[in-house]
Order: sequence, then structure tokens, then C-alpha cells
Amino acid sequence: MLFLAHMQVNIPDTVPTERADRLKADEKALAQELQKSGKWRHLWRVAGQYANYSVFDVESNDELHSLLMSLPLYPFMKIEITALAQHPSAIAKN
Ligand SMILES: O=C(O)CC1=CCC(=O)O1
Repeated sequence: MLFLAHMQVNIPDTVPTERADRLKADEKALAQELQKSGKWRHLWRVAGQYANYSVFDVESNDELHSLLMSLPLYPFMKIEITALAQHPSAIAKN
């Protein structure tokens, strides 16, 4: 199942820089692990914003929920999810 995620990150100024840097490093490590596994298919920065569009390929809504909640930056993210289906005119089959 494919899902498009729009993730907006907002780390408040009250979070010490060292902790924020550690969270970002941990987020990067997990994101790269999930990309290698094929579960995190695309990761694109939204130009000019601390936000991304991502495509996840998971087995279920529950797996997506667990994955998102496991992200180190999850407490500082607003996430909007869109379920994706095949477009009948698309050449590529996902
Ligand atoms: O920077 C972001 O958009 C949040 C994020 C997702 C994966 C990652 O490494 O950072």
C-alpha cells in the first residue's frame, strides 16, 4: 500500500540545540534505513520549508502508523497522509 505523507517539522526554541541535532541525526539514520528497506520510497524536501513529501510502501494503515510514530522527530511534526491508488492512465505500475 502506498501513502503520500506531507511532514511539517517545527522544533520549538525551547528544545536545546544539542538535543535537536541528536534528534535530526537519529531521524536521518532511521530514514536512510527505511529507504534501504524499500518502505520509504521517496523523500523530497519542500523547497523553502522545513517540510517534506514522502511516499511510504507498507502493508497496512497500522504499519504506517507505527512507522511514523517511531520517527525521532514525530513529536515535532504535523503529518498529513493521503492514500494512493493506481491511476488508470499511468504507464508505471507500482
Ligand atoms: O527534515 C525533514 O523533513 C524531516 C526528516 C524526515 C527524514 C529526515 O531525515 O528528516
